[in-house]
Amino acid sequence: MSGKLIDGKAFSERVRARVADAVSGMASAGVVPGLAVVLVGEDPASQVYVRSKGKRTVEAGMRSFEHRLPATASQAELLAMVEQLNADPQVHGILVQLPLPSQIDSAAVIGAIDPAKDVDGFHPVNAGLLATGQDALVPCTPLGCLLLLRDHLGDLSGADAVVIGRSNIVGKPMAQLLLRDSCTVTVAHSRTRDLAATVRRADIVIAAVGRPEMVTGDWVRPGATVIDVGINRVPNPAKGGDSTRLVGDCDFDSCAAVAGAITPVPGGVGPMTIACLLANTAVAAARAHGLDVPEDLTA
Ligand SMILES: Nc1nc2c(c(=O)[nH]1)N[C@@H](CN(C=O)c1ccc(C(=O)N[C@@H](CCC(=O)O)C(=O)O)cc1)CN2
Repeated sequence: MSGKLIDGKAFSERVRARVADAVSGMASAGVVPGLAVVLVGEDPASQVYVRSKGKRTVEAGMRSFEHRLPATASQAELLAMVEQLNADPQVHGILVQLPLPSQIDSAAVIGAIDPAKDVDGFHPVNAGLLATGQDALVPCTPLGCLLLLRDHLGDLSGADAVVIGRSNIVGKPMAQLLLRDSCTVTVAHSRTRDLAATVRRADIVIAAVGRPEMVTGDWVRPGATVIDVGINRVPNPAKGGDSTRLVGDCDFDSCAAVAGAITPVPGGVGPMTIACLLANTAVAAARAHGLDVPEDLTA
């Protein structure tokens, strides 16, 4: 590869160390941040992520509360659990692991979380605060991408950024964050005409479209910075049987040959998502108790 590898795993360790510092600083005020994670059902990937969140929360010196509901749980049961967590003073952050089973309306559940405890940053109040340039809890994956970009490029102002994907969880908040850092932002998606030509104009490419290896090297402007948000499990014929491997939304080898820098999958954006979740929990706890919000943990 000719492009530089952006090591999200190493950077996420530094972010988690900063969170742990901030958390130990809060102890003198008698504050221990607490994160509650709710898992509905038994999706294997979600179980792995929830376990990892609990482990990292405790490592950072915070309290971890894990709640599980069966895959058959009703929306009313989940809403009752959210209400209970909203009222719990030991809980500063609430995260309901997505995706939820089909009988549950995700938007209704997200909308029931107290915005001050919404460490996913998905509540419409936080989305609105972000869009209007006010202090918000910012979705963890786009926040992680922004921190990686700033660390790699420094000042982003004036850069042409293309975000591929318009989800509420990644694409839209990512575009808002890049705008806030004075980038010129294009949000592209599956219906964008000549997507390759649009991407080729970009200094910064954020691929968050959920299609394995869709972005190829001929789409990338030489020297561009490529952030691959995709986490797709695909068959691995090289190993045979039922074996699988993880790939991003970018075809790594061809993109890396052209890009100035690129995140790998795994080991790029994924680990930053959990590090930023811990950062948001520390920020939510500081705000709840009127403590100084650690500046290096916010966007
Ligand atoms: N409520 C939420 N649900 C989901 C979110 C979210 O931010 N909030 N994001 C994803 C899943 N996710 C966290 O929940 C997540 C995904 C991936 C990783 C990660 O570290 N991935 C590793 C690879 C792991 C593997 O081997 O499978 C990597 O990329 O290096 C962390 C968190 C959907 N749900």
